[in-house]
Amino acid sequence: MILVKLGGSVVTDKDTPETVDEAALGRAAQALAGVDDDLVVVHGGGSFGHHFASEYGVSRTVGTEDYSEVVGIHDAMCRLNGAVLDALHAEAVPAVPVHPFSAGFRNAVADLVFPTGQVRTLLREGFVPVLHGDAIGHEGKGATILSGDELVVELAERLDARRVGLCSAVPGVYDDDGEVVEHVTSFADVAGALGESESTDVTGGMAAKVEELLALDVPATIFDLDGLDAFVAEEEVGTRIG
Ligand SMILES: Nc1ncnc2c1ncn2[C@@H]1O[C@H](COP(=O)(O)OP(=O)(O)OP(=O)(O)O)[C@@H](O)[C@H]1O
Ligand SMILES: C=C(C)CCOP(=O)(O)O
Repeated sequence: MILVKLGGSVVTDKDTPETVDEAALGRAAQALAGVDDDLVVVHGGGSFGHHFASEYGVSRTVGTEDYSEVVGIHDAMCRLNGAVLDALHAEAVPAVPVHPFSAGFRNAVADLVFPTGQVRTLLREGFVPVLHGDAIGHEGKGATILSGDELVVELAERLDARRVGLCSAVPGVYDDDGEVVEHVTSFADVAGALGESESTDVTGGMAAKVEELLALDVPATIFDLDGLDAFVAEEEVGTRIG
């Protein structure tokens, strides 16, 4: 199984609320139509989820008990999910939605509990499940944000992904001189250069991404939209993490 995350910074205009970058999303869908294996797609929040989460002051650790805020974040993510599904359908990819808010939760020690039988079954039945960052019920905190990157780590491990790719707005992880690093094996290697996202992002940008991916057993690759075809063709591209 191949797991690909489409960064919110790729498929949306992250600086204009609720704006899909149709051209970029179309290109991504076209590239994904070339995957010759089981495929799971996860997408990030971009100018949909992050816009609302930031307005309400909700993050992965700060929750909200206000139902209208939870629904506001979740609905925005469902709207973006609909756009991603439409783009994949236009390329004849049998994409179906899986909304994490209705599938999992965080327990009292903030661990993610996310049953994967639903995704596994959809894969076996020949579908391409499309998940996304979301609001998620959190014991003792109302609801917090689940990032697409956390989902990638969880699904890659539990579903035994063969390859994991993160398509982001940058061609890979930059070092202090702005050069793309080929291979990151420890957080310390690049900690100095790692920062948050330049746009509204409540889940920590590149630093959080690298930290989470390093915990994965299977190596993950970070690349940009220009690199997605190469990743699908199983060529070396961007930065390998782990
Ligand atoms: N050393 C670095 N190398 C590469 N990008 C970096 C670095 N430090 C900070 N960044 C920022 O991290 C951003 C990527 O993280 P971001 O969370 O925005 O990506 P995404 O996953 O595509 O979006 P989303 O979280 O909406 O899904 C880059 O656009 C860049 O601005
Ligand atoms: C902000 C929300 C709702 C999702 C965040 O997911 P990410 O963009 O993958 O970090």
